[in-house]
Amino acid sequence: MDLDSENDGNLKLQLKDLSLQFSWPIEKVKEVLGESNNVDCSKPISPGSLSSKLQALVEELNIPEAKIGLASGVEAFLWLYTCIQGFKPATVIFASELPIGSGLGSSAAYCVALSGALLALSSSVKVDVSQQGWQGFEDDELTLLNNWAFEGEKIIHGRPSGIDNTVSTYGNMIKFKSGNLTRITSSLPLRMLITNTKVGRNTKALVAGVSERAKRHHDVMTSVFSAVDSISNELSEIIQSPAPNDLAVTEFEEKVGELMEMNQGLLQCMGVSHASIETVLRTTLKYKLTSKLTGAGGGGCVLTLLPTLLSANVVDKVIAELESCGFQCLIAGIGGKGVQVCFNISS
Ligand SMILES: Nc1ncnc2c1ncn2[C@@H]1O[C@H](COP(=O)(O)OP(=O)(O)O)[C@@H](O)[C@H]1O
Ligand SMILES: C[C@@](O)(CCOP(=O)(O)O)CC(=O)O
Ligand SMILES: [Mg+2]
Repeated sequence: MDLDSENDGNLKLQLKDLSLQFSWPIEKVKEVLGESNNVDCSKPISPGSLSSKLQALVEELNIPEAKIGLASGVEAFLWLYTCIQGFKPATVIFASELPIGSGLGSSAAYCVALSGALLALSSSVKVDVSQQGWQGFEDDELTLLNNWAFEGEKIIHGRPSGIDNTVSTYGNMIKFKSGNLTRITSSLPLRMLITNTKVGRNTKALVAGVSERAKRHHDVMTSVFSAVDSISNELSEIIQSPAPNDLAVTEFEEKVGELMEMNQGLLQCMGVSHASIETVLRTTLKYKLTSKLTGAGGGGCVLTLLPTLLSANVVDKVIAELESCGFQCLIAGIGGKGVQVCFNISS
């Protein structure tokens, strides 16, 4: 992402991955959202009564119907930009390596990257603009950044839990319950195959569907959510237990796989699986591998645990079979860095 101030009185947003560019005269944005001028960037807030005004600014852009899912992301940008930077003309260029709308948290990465870059150019954080290379944020700055990113996610998702933006902000693994986060590290590296079914889905609609089902079947869904909670607690204990010796690695991975299998069953109960996800589950099971959907489900990506001792030959075979179904595969390690900022990237 790149910010500059050389321009003609406009606020411009360039979405490189989608080859789209939007532009608003900054005076017009100020006129419409004027009240938020007084917003203090050290106190993240939601648009509240300004929501409809934000929507109007985005509706005027006439985003093509096929890309209308982007509208809420553009609203999130306008909100974060005006609250953190005020009403200065600028050009903001956004690019990402994540597939969009596939359950890998691209919306959270978008909100975290925007909040990070916007805050880095504000007086609220102490990063050094003259320093070369990537730099991190202090703990209280990360809290602020994460809270702003959560505001962006709310505009995109409706009622997100906050887990995606929290993981994007802090990196590695997070145990997250009702907004309380515990950073955890695994005693063993975990390797996953990510299969993108390429079936489009909408996080907001899927999450709303789970809430509706919970209203219709309150007691059943309460039990389902409680079982998911127990799975998360057990997983967190297992992955933090002392590093197993070589013999126990298989046992460790079998436990993780079994928890993934049970979690997938419960997600199916919630109504967020999909025929394409079931195809991935059946295909990987032929190779005795366990998979579960990720993100909000409904299509998107599926995770498959790749045990340490699994031969490269089997990995190649399972990937070939999944790709023959039209899916796209990539191998990922679990855990990575959180948000960082760099002032000298050339785009
Ligand atoms: N590279 C990007 N460029 C523009 N908008 C993006 C990008 N990545 C994510 N977004 C925003 O996030 C939305 C997708 O979020 P969501 O439906 O939650 O799927 P996921 O988070 O699983 O990828 C997009 O519609 C868009 O608003
Ligand atoms: C399903 C959920 O846990 C994450 C949604 O992630 P994604 O947007 O599908 O990548 C919803 C949430 O926690 O808000
Ligand atoms: Mg998302």
